[in-house]
Amino acid sequence: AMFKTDPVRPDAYREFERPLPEWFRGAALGIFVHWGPYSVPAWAEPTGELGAVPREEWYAHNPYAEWYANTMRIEGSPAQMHHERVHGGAPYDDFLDAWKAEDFDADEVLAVVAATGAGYFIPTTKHHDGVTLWDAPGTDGRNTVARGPRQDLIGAFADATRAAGLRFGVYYSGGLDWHFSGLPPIEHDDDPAPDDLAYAEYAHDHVIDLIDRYRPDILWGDIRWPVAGIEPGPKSLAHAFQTFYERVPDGVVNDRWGESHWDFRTSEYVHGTAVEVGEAWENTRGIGLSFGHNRNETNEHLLSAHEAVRLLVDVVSRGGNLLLNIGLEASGRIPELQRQTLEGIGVWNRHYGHAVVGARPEGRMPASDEPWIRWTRTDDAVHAVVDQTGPVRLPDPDRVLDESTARIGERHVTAERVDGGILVDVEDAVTPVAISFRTRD
Ligand SMILES: C[C@@H]1N[C@H](CNC(=O)c2cc3ccccc3o2)[C@@H](O)[C@H](O)[C@@H]1O
Repeated sequence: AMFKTDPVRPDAYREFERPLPEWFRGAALGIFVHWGPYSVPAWAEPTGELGAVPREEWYAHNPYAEWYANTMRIEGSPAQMHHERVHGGAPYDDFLDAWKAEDFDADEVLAVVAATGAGYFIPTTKHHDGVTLWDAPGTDGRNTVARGPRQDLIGAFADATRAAGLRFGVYYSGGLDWHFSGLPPIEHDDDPAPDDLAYAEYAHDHVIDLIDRYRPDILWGDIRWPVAGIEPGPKSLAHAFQTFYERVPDGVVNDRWGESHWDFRTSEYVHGTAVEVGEAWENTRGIGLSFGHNRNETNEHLLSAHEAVRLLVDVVSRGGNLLLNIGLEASGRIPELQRQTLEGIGVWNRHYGHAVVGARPEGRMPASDEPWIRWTRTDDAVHAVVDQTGPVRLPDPDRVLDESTARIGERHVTAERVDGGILVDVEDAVTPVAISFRTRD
């Protein structure tokens, strides 16, 4: 199947196993950017979240606007009708030339990203349409240096990310490349994907080039890796991983490189129980229903800052990171509705980031979500994040807390033990609220 099955770790890849670097485990939040020729039409049906849409509807009514090149080719799809009506059925590559990135300033994007409190930033370098955002080998000018933006967008992002003090990752679509493969549009989960050696070596050379030029801290592969590239060989995936870890010893790779190797697992929108165990996992989603900018999305489709913060706290309380995506406009601007959510996350992290950055699970999951509460632990403190104000009764934590040390942010608050719990009076706070206690080991 095209989508990831549970990857196994063949012996040939065992040499790459290593402890998860603390910089990734403790990061809590990463920011993704999907940006490409698909950002020009920026059009999809806001059908619903991955996991909530029946699979038989998904492809012809794909809410992922970055899938436009596929959706527009499906006979009778609303995207095809839209493409005919608005773009006169023009070739998809016209969007590459129409993509000007006229307002793009990598430092401005990274200022918004850094203000969220994120620890890492990952732009798409090649999505499924095969267009590369740097002058990648073998692309014969079908890239953003030769056409459209006429700029090495990955280089600009890499420099701005380092200048902002964040770790830098690269997203690379290994499993799909609709231009290279020339296959008919995908309409079912198990439709074919490029698997031959020619494509595997082409993709290998891209990953090597990204490593050599941008020294990314994260290799974020997508879908899977072409089967022919998993086998040993001079341009095998193992060679690419070897090169990566040589150049970036504390680098990490995700789990979408086929049956090979991973440092951390991933889930997408839907929380994957098999994936979200321990502390080496990441949940990714758009701020809305799409990764690429979709002009049809309105407030109702987007996570508010409050909802995004609850998602972040929930994921961190269970040991993972949240990789939240921005769909940049073709101009290079952050869509206003998405910017509001990002700014709200930053406000919250300035108040309570100490409860999520560098935090671990506290070792319990609440029985229910009424009232909503999530526990995290940092070196010498335990944090109870609640989403209410007024008198709050925390269920009695297994860990011995010194309730006399209760704090909300910098402010000391009174907390008293009542039958089987701790009563805290939460006043006028930014909700959700992190109530922090010193631990008394
Ligand atoms: C970040 C998004 N990834 C999509 C491909 N998704 C997957 O390969 C996938 C989906 C998924 C769900 C649960 C666990 C693993 C999973 O892997 C890809 O199709 C989207 O356009 C977007 O780039």
